[in-house]
Amino acid sequence: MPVSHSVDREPSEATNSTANEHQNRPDDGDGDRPDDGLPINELFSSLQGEGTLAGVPSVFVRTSGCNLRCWFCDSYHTSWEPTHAWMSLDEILAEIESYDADHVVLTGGEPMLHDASADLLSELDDRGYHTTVETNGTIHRDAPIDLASISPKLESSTPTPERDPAGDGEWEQRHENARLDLDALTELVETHPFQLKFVVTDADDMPEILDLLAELRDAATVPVRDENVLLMPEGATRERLAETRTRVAELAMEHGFRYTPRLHVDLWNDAPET
Ligand SMILES: C[S@@+](CC[C@H](N)C(=O)[O-])C[C@H]1O[C@@H](n2cnc3c(N)ncnc32)[C@H](O)[C@@H]1O
Ligand SMILES: Nc1nc2[nH]cc(C(=O)O)c2c(=O)[nH]1
Ligand code: SF4
Ligand SMILES: [Mg+2]
Repeated sequence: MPVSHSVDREPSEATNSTANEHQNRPDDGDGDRPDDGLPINELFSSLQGEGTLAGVPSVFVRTSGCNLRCWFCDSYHTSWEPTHAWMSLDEILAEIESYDADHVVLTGGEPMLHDASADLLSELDDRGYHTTVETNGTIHRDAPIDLASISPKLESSTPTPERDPAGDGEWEQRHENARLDLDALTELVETHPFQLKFVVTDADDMPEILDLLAELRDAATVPVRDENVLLMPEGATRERLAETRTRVAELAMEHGFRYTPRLHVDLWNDAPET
């Protein structure tokens, strides 16, 4: 099993809470937080499960909070119902350094929402870590990133009333308005080594992917090659992946894109901290 250092949670969300005022600052507005640090949902060591670095031992730092609300989000407690545990940069770095890994994956939620993500990435860069940032591609920040793992969100991610896991479609319009930002996406691919990782369910997703790639190729001053494009099956559980993966693998072959498995789901299903 992956090993983990538990992150203290709000008492109402705690499974194993050790009250610690410093780590449990609520997200209650500006000015009530330490200057440096991040809302952290979990911090653990596992194998990178997705993308071109699949299988590489990595430490995962999962920030809380997202500007989108994908109906299928496999990290519900960073988006639909965000946890508020807080860690200073020193605490995060100390936990990362306690593991024997040289790859760090910063994810969320949407990690690029937070100013301090750029500070953390600089500190990791200074220490020689390889950094991957898992991002929805709507926010660009000036930060040292070894692999921008960008997962632009398709129309099929939108939480319509029928698909809303938490309500009756209250987020539908906000999600739809925010899910694609061509300027941010262009800047991300121009400033970092990158992969584009699309969550796919079936062939209906393909026209939107092809249109977006055409727009991005027009806008960007760097090549966006088919080998930079990965199709990932939608599925937060083994059962769901069994329904989607073969169809998605065949779509990747048909279009000359790469396929990425979700190794961690195969190995540990939907267990937290994996
Ligand atoms: C939880 S997100 C966090 C990073 C960022 N917010 C994003 O969406 O890229 C991490 C990765 O999981 C993917 N993901 C989330 N839910 C999924 C699901 N049900 N099936 C397949 N991939 C999923 C996202 O597309 C993204 O590539
Ligand atoms: N093992 C493992 N690999 C991953 N790659 C990207 C992940 C993410 O949630 O961003 C993830 C994750 O949650 N677990
Ligand atoms: S953008 Fe990422 S973290 Fe946010 S809701 Fe979608 S999958 Fe979840
Ligand atoms: Mg994940």
